Amino acid sequence: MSETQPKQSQPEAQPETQPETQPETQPDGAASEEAVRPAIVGRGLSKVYGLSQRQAAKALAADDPRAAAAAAGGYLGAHEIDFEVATGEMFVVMGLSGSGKSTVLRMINRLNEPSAGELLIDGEDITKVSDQRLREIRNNSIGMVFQHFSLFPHRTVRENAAYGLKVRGIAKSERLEKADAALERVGLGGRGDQLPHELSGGMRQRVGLARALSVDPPILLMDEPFSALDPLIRRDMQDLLVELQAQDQRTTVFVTHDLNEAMRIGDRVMVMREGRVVQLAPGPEIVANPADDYVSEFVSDVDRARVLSAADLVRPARLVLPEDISPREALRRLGDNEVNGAFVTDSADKLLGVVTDDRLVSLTRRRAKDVSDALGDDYHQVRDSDVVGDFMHLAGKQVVPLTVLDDEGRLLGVVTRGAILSALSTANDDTTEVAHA
Ligand SMILES: Nc1ncnc2c1ncn2[C@@H]1O[C@H](COP(=O)(O)OP(=O)(O)OP(=O)(O)O)[C@@H](O)[C@H]1O
Repeated sequence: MSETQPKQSQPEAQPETQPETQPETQPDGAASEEAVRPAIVGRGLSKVYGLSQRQAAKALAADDPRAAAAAAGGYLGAHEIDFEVATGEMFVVMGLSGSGKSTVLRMINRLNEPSAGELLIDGEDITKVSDQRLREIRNNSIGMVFQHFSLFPHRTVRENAAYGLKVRGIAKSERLEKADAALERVGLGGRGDQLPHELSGGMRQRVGLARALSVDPPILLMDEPFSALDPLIRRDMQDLLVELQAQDQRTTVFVTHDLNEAMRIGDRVMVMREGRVVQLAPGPEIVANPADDYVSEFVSDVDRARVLSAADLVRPARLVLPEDISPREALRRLGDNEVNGAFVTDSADKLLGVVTDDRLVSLTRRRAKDVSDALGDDYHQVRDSDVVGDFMHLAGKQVVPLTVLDDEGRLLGVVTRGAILSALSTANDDTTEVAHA
């Protein structure tokens, strides 16, 4: 984040009582907007445990499928789940224990046979493929990481990391080479000869991750992989995953019951309750607009200051002027808009600076042709991707709104102190920090 020193003359503060607009989000928050076909599509997916396919179909056709499944001695684990995962997206499935997260995840590679619905991997409905084809898809397209990595205790870290390649029939030298490369990526380079018991819990999880990465599958399924780790190690692992994902952009479905974790790593989050989807949206949108009380309950534990970014709070600047406007005309527009300062941008919306009425007045006296002689840089600026926690201290110290730029330096708008306070209001003690900063 870059910032400049605030001085006296600044564009007039936006009134902080303006109605808050909803945060604008990227279309679906997916990593790749160009993806023509989603990597994974679930349509009308349902799972009834403990019943035959025929009994399950009957229960699902009933008015109350949950009750019907229970009456027949089964259990409705997931009901009519629809979702699409874009190629390269980190898609998180979140919910309380028993909400059906793993049920959905395991239907993606048919470890759980769906009772109804379609599951397309790269356009191919895997609920309809032969066992032989299913094996091929599992081997070539889908990797899986579990909460307990179940490493082989008597095999070295390297052999454990190479295991997925071994079962795929890759020659030994190649698989050990790939395993070493994967271990390097997860920060375990040089530990290949050790045995699992010589590693800490966090390191063992890294071996599990290396095992999945060594195969380099286009799709990775992760079932609460970090849940058994203590908070600091867990955070490290999340950071590692985010870093790897930035490099690989691998289509990943990640199950967690922790919304903070979901926010930290996910492009979008699918919130589940009692086998159904209650909300599917980018994390910040869920925090800003929880779909119901159940989601609100999760959201209340979230550190909003670390989740919401300037882009989520930005509103249009009151007055933006082109650079080639005359000082006289600029003054007229300031008057019309009842402000004493304005942003000046070039034809590509790049922010050049701010002009204020007193500087413009002195320019008109000097008969200057355009406003460029009056430009000042006396404003605080933040990047659209900066999280609120990193800039809220600036908002607390001044009355003018913060200027929000994208990474090309284009002016997106402003974030007011009021917007920050309201975004954090139902959250945590950070609110008090802004108010008193
Ligand atoms: N093999 C099974 N037979 C019967 N019921 C099952 C089976 N597997 C899961 N269930 C039930 O289906 C429901 C959803 O389970 P699932 O494991 O998908 O939930 P989850 O959200 O992943 O929970 P957790 O975080 O505890 O793993 C639970 O009530 C669970 O008891």
